[in-house]
Amino acid sequence: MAKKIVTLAGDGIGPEIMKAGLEVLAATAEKIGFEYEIDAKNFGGVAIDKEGNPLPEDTLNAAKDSDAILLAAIGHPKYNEATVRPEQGLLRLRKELGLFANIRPVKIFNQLKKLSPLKPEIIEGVDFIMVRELTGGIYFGEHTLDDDKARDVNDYNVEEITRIMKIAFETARTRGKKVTSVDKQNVLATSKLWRRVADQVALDYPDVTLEHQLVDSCAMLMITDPSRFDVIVTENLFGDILSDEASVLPGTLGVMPSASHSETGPSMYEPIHGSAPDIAGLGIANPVSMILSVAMMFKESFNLSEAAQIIENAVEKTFENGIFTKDLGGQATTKEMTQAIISNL
Ligand SMILES: NC(=O)c1ccc[n+]([C@@H]2O[C@H](COP(=O)([O-])OP(=O)(O)OC[C@H]3O[C@@H](n4cnc5c(N)ncnc54)[C@H](O)[C@@H]3O)[C@@H](O)[C@H]2O)c1
Ligand SMILES: CC(C)[C@H](C(=O)O)[C@@H](O)C(=O)O
Ligand SMILES: [Mg+2]
Repeated sequence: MAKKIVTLAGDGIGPEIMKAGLEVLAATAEKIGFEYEIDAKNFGGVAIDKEGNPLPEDTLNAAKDSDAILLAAIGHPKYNEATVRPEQGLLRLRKELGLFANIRPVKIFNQLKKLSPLKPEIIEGVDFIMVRELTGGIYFGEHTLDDDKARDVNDYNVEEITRIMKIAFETARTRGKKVTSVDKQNVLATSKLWRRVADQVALDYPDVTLEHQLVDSCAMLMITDPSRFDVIVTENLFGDILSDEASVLPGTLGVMPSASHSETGPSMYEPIHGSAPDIAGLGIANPVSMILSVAMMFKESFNLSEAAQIIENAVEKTFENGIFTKDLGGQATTKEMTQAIISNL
C-alpha cells in the first residue's frame, strides 16, 4: 500500500527546499519502486496567514495519521514567536507526536573536508551523531514574563532521561560503542539527575563506553577535537545549541538533516536549520539538508537503506563534480543543485 507522507513546507526557504526534497524523493521512488502519496499541509507563519493558527487541527491530525512527516522550516520575522511556542506551533507538534528522540548526524562528505573552516587534520575522521532530547527540559517548563522579571523552568524526570539514554546507547552499539553524555552537573539539579540516570543505564550496556562532559568544555572540544565523539546525548537546549555549532564542521547548516522519533507513532524529518529569512526567495538555499532528511526517512521510517545510500552517493558525486551552493562558496542555485543530484542518482 502507498505510504502516506505529510509535508510541511512552512516559511522562508522552506517551500524552496521542500520542492527540491520532493523532486529527489520522486526520482528515487521511481528507481526503487516505492509507492507513496503526499499530503501537503499548512504549518508555521503561512498557516497563521491562511488559517489564523500556526498548527491547524487538520495539519496535526494528518501528521498523526501519516507514515512519516517531512518538515522544511518555519519561522517568519512577522510571526516568529508564535510559530514555535509550546502551546501553539513547532513545539506543540513535537509534543503531540511524542517526538522525544532527535537524531542529528554530523558526517563530513569528502569534498566538504576541503571547504571546512577547520584544519584538515581536525576534520579527518569526524563522524558522530547527536541524540537530542526533544520534548522536555526548559523548552516545555513554565515560562513567565513580567515587566521586571522573567522565569523559565527546566524540568526532567527519570523516565524522560532513561528513554533518551537508551536511544543513545542503542545507537552507539551499532557504531563506535562510545556515548558522551553532556550536562552541566556542576550547577544544575536536572544535570545531576541526568548524570545519575546515564550511569544507571550504562550498566545495561557493558560493551559501550560512557563518558561525561560538561557542556561548556564540550562546545570547545567540538571545534578542537571533534573526531573524539561517536554518540553525544544531551538535553533539549544544549542539543539545540551544540548541533548548530556542529554545522561549522562541514561548513554550513545547509547540509544538516535530522530525524525525530517517538515510541510508536510516525517520525518527522527536517533540516536542523530554520527558515533563513535573509536568503528566502533568492533561489540560492542549499537543498542538501532537506534532501538528506528524505534519505533519513527512507532508511528510518521505511527500512530502505538502499534508497538512502543512493541519495547520499548522489550528493557526494555532485560535490565531486564541483557543484556547490553559495553557502559553500559555489554558484549553483537551489534548482541547479537539485537537478545535479537527481542526475547523479
Ligand atoms: N525547525 C525549524 O523550522 C526551525 C529551526 C531553526 C530556526 N527556525 C526559525 O527560523 C527563523 C530564522 O532563524 P535563524 O536566522 O536564527 O536561523 P536559520 O537556521 O534560519 O539561519 C541561520 C543562517 O544560516 C543560513 N542558512 C540556513 N539554512 C540554510 C540553507 N539551507 N542554505 C543556505 N544557508 C542557510 C541562513 O541564511 C542564515 O544566515 C527563526 O524564526 C527561527 O525560529 C526554525
Ligand atoms: C525553531 C526552534 C524552536 C527549534 C528548536 O530550538 O528546537 C530549532 O532551533 C531546531 O533546532 O529545531
Ligand atoms: Mg536549532
